[in-house]
Amino acid sequence: MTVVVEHLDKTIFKKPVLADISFTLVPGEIVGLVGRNGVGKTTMMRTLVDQYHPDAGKILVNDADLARVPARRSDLFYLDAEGIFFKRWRLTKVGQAFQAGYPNFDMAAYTKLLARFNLKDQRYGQLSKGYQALVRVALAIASNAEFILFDEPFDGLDVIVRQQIVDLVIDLVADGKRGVLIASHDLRELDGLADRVLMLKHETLIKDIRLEDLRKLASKRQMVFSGKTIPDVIKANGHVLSIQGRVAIVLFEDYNDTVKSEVEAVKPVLNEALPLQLADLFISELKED
Ligand SMILES: Nc1ncnc2c1ncn2[C@@H]1O[C@H](COP(=O)(O)OP(=O)(O)OP(=O)(O)O)[C@@H](O)[C@H]1O
Repeated sequence: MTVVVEHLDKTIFKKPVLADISFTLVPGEIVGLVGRNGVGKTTMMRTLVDQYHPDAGKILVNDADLARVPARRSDLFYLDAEGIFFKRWRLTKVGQAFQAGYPNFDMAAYTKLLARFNLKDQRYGQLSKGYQALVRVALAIASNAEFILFDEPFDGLDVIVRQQIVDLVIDLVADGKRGVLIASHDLRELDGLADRVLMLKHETLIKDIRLEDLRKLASKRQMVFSGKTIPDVIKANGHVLSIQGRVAIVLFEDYNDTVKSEVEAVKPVLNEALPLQLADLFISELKED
């Protein structure tokens, strides 16, 4: 029960989009695929389901090479929001179409989810953007595919609908049988949701990190110094996220005992820990070069 991506390359119209990408997805984990707009997140998802053929590398779904065993594609669920073929269809017909494509599709679960969102048998294209997103999530869950790929599932949704989707995604992996990959350009959306983050930059995967490990090491601190400038030891060990008046917000990726004592040695007037957000942890990678 794994998706193993090995040395994947994808070039589109002579432009390398993905180069030498390797990672593994396992059930029970919510993995965020992050990176700036246009970095290749959607291309990654399309390539994972063989909608785009890789130029090099392999995708092994439960040990089977997707290029050689196309039947394994139904172990992955990906619904490209740009290529929705069922805009004019009523929701029951949409469910029936997916039942034909996914051998374990659970029509009763789909109907129950639609009822939970107060959706009747409307035409998909006549629903608001948020309700369309809920229908796509209902299809993903009902598909019973082992791995669900969501591309920007929270785009343009209000906080209530967003929370409904978050709860459903957490439920989806709770029994440890299914894995989720969520592409997002906005790290705030993955806060409190992702267990692991894959970060794409310049065609490559620059990070593959378990957030629990990262949070154990990192510290975001509010600091004031007696002098007019920020001491060099702070800049050497941390990233200054912002300065307002005399208050600097500094992120230390590894606030270990050595760093702590070096920081204390410059005698900050104020040195307080602040809550750490996911976006803080990736700030240096997200900044323009
Ligand atoms: N079908 C296509 N035709 C032409 N260019 C494409 C195609 N698919 C992807 N690309 C190019 O590949 C690059 C990556 O695009 P992609 O949509 O995968 O990025 P993304 O990270 O999902 O972006 P966003 O966060 O804006 O959705 C872009 O330069 C895009 O123009």
